[in-house]
Amino acid sequence: MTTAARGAIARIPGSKSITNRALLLAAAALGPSRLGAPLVSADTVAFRRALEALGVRVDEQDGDWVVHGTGRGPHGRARIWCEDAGTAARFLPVLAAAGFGRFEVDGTEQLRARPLGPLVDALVRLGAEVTAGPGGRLPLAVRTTGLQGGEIALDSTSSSQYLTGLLLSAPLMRSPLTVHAAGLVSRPYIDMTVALMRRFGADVAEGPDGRLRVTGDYRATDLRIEPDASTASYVFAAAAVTGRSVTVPGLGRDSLQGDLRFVEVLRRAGAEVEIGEDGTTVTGTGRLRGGFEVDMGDISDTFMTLAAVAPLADGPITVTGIRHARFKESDRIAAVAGNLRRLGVEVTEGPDRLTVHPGPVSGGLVDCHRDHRIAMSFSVLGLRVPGIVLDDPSCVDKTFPEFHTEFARLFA
Ligand SMILES: O=C(O)C1=C[C@@H](OP(=O)(O)O)[C@@H](O)[C@H](O)C1
Ligand SMILES: C=C(OP(=O)(O)O)C(=O)O
Repeated sequence: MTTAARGAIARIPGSKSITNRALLLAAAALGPSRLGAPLVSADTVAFRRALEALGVRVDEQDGDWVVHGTGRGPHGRARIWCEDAGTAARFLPVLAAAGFGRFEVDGTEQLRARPLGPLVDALVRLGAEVTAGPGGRLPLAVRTTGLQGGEIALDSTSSSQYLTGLLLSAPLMRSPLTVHAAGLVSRPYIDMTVALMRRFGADVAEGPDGRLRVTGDYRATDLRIEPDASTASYVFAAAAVTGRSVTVPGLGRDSLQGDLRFVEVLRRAGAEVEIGEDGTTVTGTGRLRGGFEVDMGDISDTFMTLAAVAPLADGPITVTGIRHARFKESDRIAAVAGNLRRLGVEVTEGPDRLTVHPGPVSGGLVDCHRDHRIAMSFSVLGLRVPGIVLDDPSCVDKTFPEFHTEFARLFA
């Protein structure tokens, strides 16, 4: 790698977002695709099992996953269990509806509470019969003879995942799909979707008005999966607040993941950052510079990483543009603010923002809300504040089952 590895080398597992996109793309292509170094965690195992329930064979070979794609949507009847995975609940109903038969889609109470209405509306307009649970959410019953394609508008203000779901399965529809996504949040995830669709042989053209038009078909493709940039945010922030140096190999300037831009926020807070061709290193000073406002709307999975350590800074830190973070595993603005206040920190909250004020932090119990990112973010604060205890440490299994072991190895 070109970035000089200084200090510790972190072992960060594969990207959840790339693993689950690649699983679907490989399933929709005809023939075997080998996915190298996939993430193995609750979200990706649920996604894989759901594809298997839809008739796609997935084999394991030396830690890689070989997906035997069918080149079409599923046929028959199946029940898909999405567990807690937003990506499964937003991507798989479209794949199912692009097939032929009857499919049920469900998940945990946590997932049932998350919005899905814009996707359900889109599937109905594309020709599927869909019965949804209360508020247009899970559970779904889908009855279908395939999806038409054509041109549709999509409310994308609460999540970008509906758009990704529609784009990924568009090559299986009868005619080319054009989507006009209104109020799109989390744009870097759409860039990731488009890049991966192109890797698998389809094309996506963006019109001057932002409309996305999908053409072409998928072909089986081998893909090596990058380490997860959102997961890497915890070790980068930990380096910043402990004055250590941490390198994540395999996450470099060509990364498909917008969340790598979190390191730019750490740079603003005073850390030294090197993004190389094939790795990124953050070197901290042990102090955080505050007194700034930052829009983290494009990288909202990482705002809690910053907010949890923000009381250690020398001035207030305001994060804006994160209204959609209220619709994730928890209402993340409320969850971060509530936990920080319980530890004695002053926090002001708006509908789409929060400000964390500097000051002493006491130990105490953190309510994880069964949200992996709350657990991992407050673990970073715990490196500097004794007595921080998580009420539910195992919720990290959603994306990083080995988190506590790896974190202890790096920072003990
Ligand atoms: O497409 C994806 O893989 C994701 C998109 C983002 O969700 P929203 O588009 O709902 O913000 C992100 O928070 C999530 O962890 C993964
Ligand atoms: C929001 C997240 O997950 P998802 O929407 O994929 O469930 C996340 O991992 O932070």
